Amino acid sequence: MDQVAMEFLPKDPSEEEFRRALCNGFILCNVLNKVNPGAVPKVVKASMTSSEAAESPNQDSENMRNFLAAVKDKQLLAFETSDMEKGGSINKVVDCILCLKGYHEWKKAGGVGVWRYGGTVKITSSPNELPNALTATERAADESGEELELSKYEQLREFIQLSNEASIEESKTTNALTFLFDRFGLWLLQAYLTDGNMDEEFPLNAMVIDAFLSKIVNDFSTLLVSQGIKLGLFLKKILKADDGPVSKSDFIEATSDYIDKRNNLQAATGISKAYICIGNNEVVLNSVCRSPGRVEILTDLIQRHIEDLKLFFRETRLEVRKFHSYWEADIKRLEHHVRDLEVASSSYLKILQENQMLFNEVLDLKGKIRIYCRVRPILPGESKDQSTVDYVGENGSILIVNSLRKGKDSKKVFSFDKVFGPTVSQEQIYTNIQPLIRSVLDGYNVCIFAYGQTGSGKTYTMSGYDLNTKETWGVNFRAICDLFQISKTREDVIEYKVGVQMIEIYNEQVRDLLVIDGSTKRLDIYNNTQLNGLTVPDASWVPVSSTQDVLDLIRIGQKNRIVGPTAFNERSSRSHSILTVHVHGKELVSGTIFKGSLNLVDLAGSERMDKSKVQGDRLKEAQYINRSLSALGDVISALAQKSTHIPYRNSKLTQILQNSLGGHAKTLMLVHISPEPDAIGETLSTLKFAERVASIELGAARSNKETGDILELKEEITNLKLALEKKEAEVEQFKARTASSAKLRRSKFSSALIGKEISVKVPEERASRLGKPQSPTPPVRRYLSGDKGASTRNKVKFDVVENQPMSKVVVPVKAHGTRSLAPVPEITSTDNNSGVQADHKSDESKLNSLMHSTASSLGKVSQNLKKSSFF
Ligand SMILES: Nc1ncnc2c1ncn2[C@@H]1O[C@H](COP(=O)(O)OP(=O)(O)OP(=O)(O)O)[C@@H](O)[C@H]1O
Repeated sequence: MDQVAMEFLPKDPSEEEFRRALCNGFILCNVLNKVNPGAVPKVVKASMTSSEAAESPNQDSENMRNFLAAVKDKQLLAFETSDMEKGGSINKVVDCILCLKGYHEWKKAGGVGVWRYGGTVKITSSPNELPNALTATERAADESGEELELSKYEQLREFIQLSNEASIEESKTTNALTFLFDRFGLWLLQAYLTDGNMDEEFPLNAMVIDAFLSKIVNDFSTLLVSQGIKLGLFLKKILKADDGPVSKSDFIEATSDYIDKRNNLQAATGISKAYICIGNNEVVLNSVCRSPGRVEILTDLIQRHIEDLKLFFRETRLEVRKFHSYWEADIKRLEHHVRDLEVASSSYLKILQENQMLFNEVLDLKGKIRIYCRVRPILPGESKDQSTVDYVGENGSILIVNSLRKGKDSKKVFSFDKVFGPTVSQEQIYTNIQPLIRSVLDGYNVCIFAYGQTGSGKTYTMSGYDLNTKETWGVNFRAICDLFQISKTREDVIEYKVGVQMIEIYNEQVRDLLVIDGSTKRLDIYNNTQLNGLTVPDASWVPVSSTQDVLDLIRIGQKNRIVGPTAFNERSSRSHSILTVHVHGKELVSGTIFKGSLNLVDLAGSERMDKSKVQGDRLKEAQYINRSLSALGDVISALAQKSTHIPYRNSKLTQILQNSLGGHAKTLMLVHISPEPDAIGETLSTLKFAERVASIELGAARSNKETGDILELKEEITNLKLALEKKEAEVEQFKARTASSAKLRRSKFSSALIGKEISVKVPEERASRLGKPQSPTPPVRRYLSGDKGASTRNKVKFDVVENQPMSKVVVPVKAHGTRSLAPVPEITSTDNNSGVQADHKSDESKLNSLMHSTASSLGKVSQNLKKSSFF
């Protein structure tokens, strides 16, 4: 409290002194706030002494104005500012203050019932409400100008002084309490932490400290309220004692006694505060309170306070322990619960995985071709506003919008195993097909083929965009690296060999893509459906043993692939490319052998010739592409309808894919579509084709996993079959060669006879005609049929087919009659025919030895097979 505020009413104030003390409004505002907290929200500190204020009363008139406004607002008796000036009606001021006092007492007493001021019933109010109909007080005495009694002034002065002090004391107490609580908390913590390992017993956390402090605050608030009530009662007693007003000296004594007690309490609080801070009672006692009489009281108070605090601390500690044990039990319950949940969630996960596995097994058992659809993003230069793909669902559905149609027909939903939107990355695509690819290492044949219109992103998915950028690596590269790396991790258990072939079908010719000398040899396809042999055995088979090998191979393959510009794609693939990874694995302990193969097919894009505006070579390529794709469509339709005849042999593509489409392979079709509105026709036909493919059931996929012996035998069979196939082909070639050489020999033989005479046996009835020199040749030709002919010098003797009486005739041979359909007879006597005969003999012996070696190989195999219990 500053000096101005401390300046107060003298002991026996004159009217002038009274006015001067109150005229700045500061005291009045404080008193009103005490009686009715918050009535004057803003009290301006007095800036001058009361004597200065009296000289210039307007200086602090803000407080006075606020006070009068608040008093009027509360409908209490008020006065005018001019009443505070010299010559003003000070009685009104006094009246106002007495009214305030009366109202205060009434309120302190509970505020129930009626409140009287000056003997007149003024108001009836509920306990918490202000009087709402306060009329003017009875002012007879005031108006008569009768002098105020001294005792009345005294009471007023004391009331004002006490109220003011109480307000100051309260704010001091609040500050001290705040400080005390802060320090107390700290002390408690220090004591707690130093006294016997409490950090282990006591779970210190913000919540505990908060709870503890709020309890203390509550207790002290209660104490404070009771102090306030005590003061109120005390004032009431001294100001309005039933046995008449107390004397001035009694009142002052009682008040000073009370203030003493308050001060003691205050000092005790201060001391305990200091005690807590410093821990030295004596020093503080001496410094704070020098009066020896008070020291005992204060020490006593402090002791009691400390005892209380100790008790409180012990109770708190017990309570905390209790809570601690509750919490421990709770935590244990929660731990159990969490463990139960963990178990439940892991078994849920297991069930989900099992479901997924079962679902895949069902698919595998049915031999369903899986269909994944990928939507190409809109490319720079294409309109971003219109995309034919309206919605891509999580569950494998895709909604296509056809702006050329209206109403219901403009939208169509397709459903596949998975649909990847335009933002799906290369890595995500691979992750989704990885399990399928990895099954190659367990001996499965897997085929993944990319299908779609030209420019829809097939090559992007399969080959990737740029081999130097990891994010854009395609399925081919990722798959080989993956297989190769997994095979490395299993090398302690299984010995794997991974090899790669890369071919393309360009204009119905199979070409090797892994050649480095630029050769373009045509390769043959072998139909080896029973085992996982090489379908194109003559194509380069390159073993890979490092990621770098894979990278180099893919680079060579991509370089050799034939590409060209079309209206839809600057670098359109003009061929179907097939990358085949062969995996051969042998379990080191059991000797079991796996043979898996992975066919990664990037089909050439289907295109509408009218739209693609191609000509010349491009047109020819497009025709071949479309023809082979339509052959693929025919195979798919036949498979879907479970036809007995599947037209695999109609194209090289279907021949190569035969094992994957109709065998026991796991097959995945990656359908690609472009979002361009221009391509809506192709998009719809692609998706419809994919739906048809999805309906095919091929039967369960089988793993090529055998124990060593059986697999070796099977391999032998396969090799022999291959050899047999080759030999059959050789026999065919030999036959063709023989036929042409026979023709040649016949012509040689016939030319050798021209101009000579031959003796032939003919039916008698003909002999006469034949004997005629004019028409010998045509009938002779008819009867040249056997191979039992014998020849003499310049004469050839033939047996006649029909069993008739024969006669010999000698006929001359003319040039135009030398054609013969019969096998060539031996002409031993003719010198210039001996070479022909030798050729013939050597061909025959070759054929015989070929047949013999094949038969003996087959015999060996069948013996081996008989030995094996498997057959
Ligand atoms: N997912 C994708 N993200 C970014 N660009 C892509 C994507 N798919 C395709 N493209 C781009 O689209 C263009 C055509 O793609 P791509 O050559 O792979 O099509 P395609 O179906 O193989 O065509 P074609 O059948 O004519 O060979 C290329 O420029 C390619 O980079």
